[in-house]
Amino acid sequence: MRQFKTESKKLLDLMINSIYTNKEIFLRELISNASDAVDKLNFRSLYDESIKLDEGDLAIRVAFDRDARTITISDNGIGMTEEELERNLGTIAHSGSEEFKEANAQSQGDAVDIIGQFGVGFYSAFMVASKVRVVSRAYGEDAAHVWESDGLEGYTIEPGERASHGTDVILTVRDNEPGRDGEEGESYDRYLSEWGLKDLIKRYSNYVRYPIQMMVTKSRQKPKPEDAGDDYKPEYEDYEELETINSMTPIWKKHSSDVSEEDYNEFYKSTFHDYEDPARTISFHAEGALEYDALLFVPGRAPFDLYSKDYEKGLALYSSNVMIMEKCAELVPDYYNFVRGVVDSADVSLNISRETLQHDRQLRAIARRVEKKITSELEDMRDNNREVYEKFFENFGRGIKFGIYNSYGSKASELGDLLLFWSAKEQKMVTLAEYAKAMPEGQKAIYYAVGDDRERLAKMPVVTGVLARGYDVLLCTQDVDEFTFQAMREYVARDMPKVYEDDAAREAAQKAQADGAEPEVEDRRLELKNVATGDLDLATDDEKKDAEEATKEHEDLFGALKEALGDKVEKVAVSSRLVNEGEAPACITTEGPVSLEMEKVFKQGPEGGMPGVPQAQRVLELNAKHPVFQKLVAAQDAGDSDKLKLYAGLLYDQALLVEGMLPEDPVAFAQNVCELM
Ligand SMILES: Nc1ncnc2c1ncn2[C@@H]1O[C@H](COP(=O)(O)OP(=O)(O)OP(=O)(O)O)[C@@H](O)[C@H]1O
Repeated sequence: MRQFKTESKKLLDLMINSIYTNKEIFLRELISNASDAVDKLNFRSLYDESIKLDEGDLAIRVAFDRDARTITISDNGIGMTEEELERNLGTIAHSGSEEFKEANAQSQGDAVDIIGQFGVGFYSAFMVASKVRVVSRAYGEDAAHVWESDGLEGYTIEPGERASHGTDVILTVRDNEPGRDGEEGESYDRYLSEWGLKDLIKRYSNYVRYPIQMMVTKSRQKPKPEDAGDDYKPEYEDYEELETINSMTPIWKKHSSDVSEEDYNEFYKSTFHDYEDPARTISFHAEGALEYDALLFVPGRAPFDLYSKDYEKGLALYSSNVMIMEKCAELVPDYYNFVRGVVDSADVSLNISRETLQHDRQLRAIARRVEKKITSELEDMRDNNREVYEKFFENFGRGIKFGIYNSYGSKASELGDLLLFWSAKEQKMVTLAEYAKAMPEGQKAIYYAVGDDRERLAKMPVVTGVLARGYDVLLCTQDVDEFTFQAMREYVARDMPKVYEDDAAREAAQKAQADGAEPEVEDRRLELKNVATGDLDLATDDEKKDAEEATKEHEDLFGALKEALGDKVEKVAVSSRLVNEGEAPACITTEGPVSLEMEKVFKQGPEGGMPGVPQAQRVLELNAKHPVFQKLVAAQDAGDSDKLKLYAGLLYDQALLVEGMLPEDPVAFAQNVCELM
């Protein structure tokens, strides 16, 4: 007996002891494998002329034997060689076993999660079967092989017989389990019935493109005997007939009004191995110069490997009913990599290869339309189904931000309005347009703050200072946020109330409005500003004057503080952000393109420790109205340079702490605090 690989064994344990309520999905998984196998053969026949297939013969059969307690799923697809049986059914073939181990550890054996994440396919058979036998003959081979296992320790592979290419999967269905402790038992008998199997096929596999056939028992009236008397009662007899159970028309070819939401959801879940319904289903059909059908889904949750390098984006590409490619990456841009679905177009050449894909004009045109459609559907979701959209954004927003960043901002006008950020004022997620609409008159920029914790950000002096002036601040906690804003540089807010330069124009407009004219609107360019960098230009004329005077008056003091802090700061200056006695005594801001948060991201990056990593140019800003400032002035006046040095270090370190960074020398900081006490 051959042993299962460790990870496979774990998965099998999960399957066998599964309390997964959806055990019935085993059939859809096996049928989907059968359909894939037929697809593969069909596709191979396109370029291998020696393969002669009659499309009409391609089918999947389901049969059962109540007495022997077996269900058989057969296909006449590509089949498997001995090696393939070993490789495909002895290990978790499709998903890296490392990832499985990780997910298994994290979910601590939660079957639902594992099954959902991995779409465990073939192994799901063991949820209902005590033994699984696979008889397979690969196309072009003379010999067949039999793989068999009870799903516990291992499996055997032996020579076997099969009339032609294809695979039979034969399940020995478990005995019914009685309920225990008031819990309901498990009835497996229902899978050993015509109606039970038909129901499962219709529910889960209705749109499989190949006929799923089953022998069904039907009843018909016997012919009336010629000598029947007047009191003849019609007699009936049972007979058997091979029936195609599924509808077969690909679901994407149907009009959305003819398909129920449930059917779409089932199709999505079975095809893309998700256990949650999609957040959005997008079905569209193009006619004219370029014809195609597309059925796209926005998943309800992010797949576990979305941000790993192994994640493969792409839509399934069909042409004339043949699947050409399972994941055609060229059909979706990276920032919509989460979209799953199918594009079917007879206009795409069947012989398209990976190399020619990118240059295929038809395909590029379809991709452009697909992208536009996704964008407009997301916009619709944002406007009409906000709750769902916010969940969507939580799942996939990061990718969209990367889209803007990676395009150096050239995608900003298309994607910018899909972004959501946390508004400190509104205490909820807002779009940039909503931010702009809520701005008080006179606000010229969109303000944001970056850090890793929303609550901490909300308390930062640089944030509270802007909020105190009545301006909202977007609190951003993703590493990509600031890079995205920098790539965007500005946001163009549409339909903003027009600002009139001169009084005469304003008065004329007011008069026109009083006479019933619509208020005039205009597009406004709003700079995106980090509240902790550069000059925010928020100070009033009086405040500016005060700051200038304080700067002049205490020139020596600032010089001495700068000297005390050395290279840590670029300069020490009077703050135009902190202008009230009640505000913080000091804060650290930056000048130039690199902010403190960006510096952090760079440091954590691959070149983090190397020389030349971009550094933030720090400025220690002092609140000239704060009592602490008077202490500094006093120390300076008294010529107490030791004290001044101590104060400078402390102010700098505590400002760092407030901004979520550790003082460069925590021990010195602690000592300084003690000395002060
Ligand atoms: N009926 C079949 N005919 C030919 N090959 C099969 C058949 N069933 C399974 N296989 C092979 O076994 C492999 C493993 O099947 P399994 O259902 O576990 O995973 P999968 O189909 O690759 O992944 P998923 O089910 O998540 O899409 C398949 O990839 C396929 O190569």
